[in-house]
Amino acid sequence: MAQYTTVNGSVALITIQNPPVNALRAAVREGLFNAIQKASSDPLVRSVVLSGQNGTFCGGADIKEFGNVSSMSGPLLVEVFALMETSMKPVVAAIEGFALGGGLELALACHYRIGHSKARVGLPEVNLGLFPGRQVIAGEALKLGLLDRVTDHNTVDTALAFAKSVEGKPLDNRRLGNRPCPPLENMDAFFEEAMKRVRSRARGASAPVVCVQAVRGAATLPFHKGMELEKVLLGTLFNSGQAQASQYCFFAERAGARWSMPSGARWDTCRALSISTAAVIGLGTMGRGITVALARAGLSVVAVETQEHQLAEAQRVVSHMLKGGGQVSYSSDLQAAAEVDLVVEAVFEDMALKEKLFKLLSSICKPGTLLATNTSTLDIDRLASCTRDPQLVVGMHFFAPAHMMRLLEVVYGPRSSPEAVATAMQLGKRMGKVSVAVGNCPGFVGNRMLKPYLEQAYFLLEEGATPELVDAALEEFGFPMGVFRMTDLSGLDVGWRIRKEEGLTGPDVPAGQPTRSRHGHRYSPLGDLMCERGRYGQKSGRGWYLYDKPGGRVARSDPWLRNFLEEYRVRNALVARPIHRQEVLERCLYAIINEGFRILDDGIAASPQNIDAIYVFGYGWPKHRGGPMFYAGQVGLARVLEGLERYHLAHPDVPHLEPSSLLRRLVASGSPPIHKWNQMVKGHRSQL
Ligand SMILES: CCCCCCC/C=C/C(=O)SCCNC(=O)CCNC(=O)[C@H](O)C(C)(C)COP(=O)(O)OP(=O)(O)OC[C@H]1O[C@@H](n2cnc3c(N)ncnc32)[C@H](O)[C@@H]1OP(=O)(O)O
Repeated sequence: MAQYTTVNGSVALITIQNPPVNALRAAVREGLFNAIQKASSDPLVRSVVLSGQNGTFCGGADIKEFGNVSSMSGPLLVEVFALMETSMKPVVAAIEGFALGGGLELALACHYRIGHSKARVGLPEVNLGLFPGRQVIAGEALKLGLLDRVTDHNTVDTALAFAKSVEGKPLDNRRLGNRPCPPLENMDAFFEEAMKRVRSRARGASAPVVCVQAVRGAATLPFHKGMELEKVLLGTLFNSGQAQASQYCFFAERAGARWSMPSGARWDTCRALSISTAAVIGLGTMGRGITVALARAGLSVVAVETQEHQLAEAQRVVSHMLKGGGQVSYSSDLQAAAEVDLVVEAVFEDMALKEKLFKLLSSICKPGTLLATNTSTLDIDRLASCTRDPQLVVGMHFFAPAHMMRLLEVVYGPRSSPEAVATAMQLGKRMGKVSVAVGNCPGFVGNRMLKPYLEQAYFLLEEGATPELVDAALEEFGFPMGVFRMTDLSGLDVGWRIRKEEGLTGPDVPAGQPTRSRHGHRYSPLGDLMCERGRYGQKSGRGWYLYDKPGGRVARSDPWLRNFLEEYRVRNALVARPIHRQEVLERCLYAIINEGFRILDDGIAASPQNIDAIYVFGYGWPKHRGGPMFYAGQVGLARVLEGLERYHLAHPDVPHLEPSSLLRRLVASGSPPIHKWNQMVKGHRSQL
């Protein structure tokens, strides 16, 4: 766990050994403690170098231990730090790879720190519901005073030579605990301003706010008092629901990589195809972002757009985004895709258009080309059936802006081969995405769950709510944007087009259909009516809110909308009633959760973790709430079930509010913890 050797006669070299990231689990802490003691008591040793195995200093405390603090053994981290800092022999940290969280604290307990120029250091625990904040690379760390020296050479060798050179030198001013924090002018005003800013950005997350309190304590109190305060504050966070949710997200983010298909094919048994060239077809907003994401991942990309003016504009925008990096060529001819390894289709969400395109691509592209569609809802299998090799067709559903959003839904149809899925998943990894493999159904996972969410939001407007009221409740919950601000941003016409495709609105709706009902179920035409009036959201300068100009970003309440809703209610004999924030949250969130349970039961998602990763990384679900499925567990499955039953009773014509059979089965079996839910799924697949 901590290897001990002596080098150059007088330097003890301690190497942390706990792959893959040298996390500080109990055995490592114990090993470090013993090694420092050994170095201190060996009269031949005059200095110490601390390093990590395999080019990795340390990824911090072992997050897997956090769920089970009471059974934790071995010395505490602070005890290891104290032993190191008070050592009478200089201790030099040799930082390669990364020193994060407790790993950086370990380095800070050393008397000197030498970092490789590519090393990253930081305290990212805020992402785990603990404090503090961001990561920096070695050069910046040097400027900040976190490192004493940066090297491009072998870091351990440099540190060994350095340790030798400081043997016998005084250490008092090298101990960080002895160094005063330089005073700031207007300290109080500074921290009050910082607190105000952090609170407004934290969207209900406690860790960033508590972090400011801890930093204030560190800056204003004597060292030991600051440490005491930090211990108390950390205690308030450590066992909080928010910390549990954030730590769950850490593992959910990585769980998608261990994908499986109902056929039994899985991540560790399938080989990905080799991909070095790609074509992106259709250069609207999505196509441009996808081009950038693929080029940044090192692929040579040909970007194809048949409309010349759109092609020229895309070339300008993509070149600007890539800033000279990346290999991209442009063409208005589909033949340019003939020799590529991968095609990503990103044209309009129109089945007939996509079918035609897939047929063409299938005849143009060389055998073995992977054909991917960026559709957000349409049937992958129907597209596959237009091609020569349906096993080489998958969905790669990116999220706007595609070069920035972390999520990639990789959609497999019944005929997609495991190799095709493995290839898309590996590409996702190359692009730095959180990739999740999901089955084929309308909307896949993310948009299938979005549908009941939007539906509830529209129904709430019909019943008396305003977009402002609904959005405020959701933003207070932690979403970066409420549902109406979000649809204004993405464009109301997107959903309108999909509803037309589904025959819910537009010319295909049979004459005489009631305005607020489809197939015997409640339907709200509000979104359609808005689009018929040209209110597409930000792009048209007006949607659920008013913007100063088309493309404007600042949303204002619109008196027109209030009148429009009032007239709509009168026309449809609806009586507005006061709606409470709690009802907004329960109806919107429980509707999402309920669909999540159905998706799990249908085998469309392989685990609740996968669903949660999709919602956190693609739909703005707040990380400190852990994703919809985790949140359901925190609220209590019985309470979610009771809420759905109550709302379904009040709205029997809304099938999305009818509790899913999996939720009922889970509650009947005593609401097991989330990692056991898969055992209750129809045709249960293993939890990997
Ligand atoms: C009990 C009281 C203690 C109180 C102490 C409080 C003070 C200290 C707190 C902390 O130190 S909290 C931890 C802070 N560290 C982090 O937040 C770093 C988290 N890890 C990462 O950011 C990345 O993993 C990485 C270190 C940058 C490496 O990235 P890379 O892409 O190379 O690999 P990954 O796929 O992310 O990880 C590989 C593998 O390792 C697991 N893992 C990573 N970090 C930890 C960790 N700190 N503890 C336990 N496990 C960790 C990760 O889950 C992957 O595992 P698998 O999914 O492959 O099984």
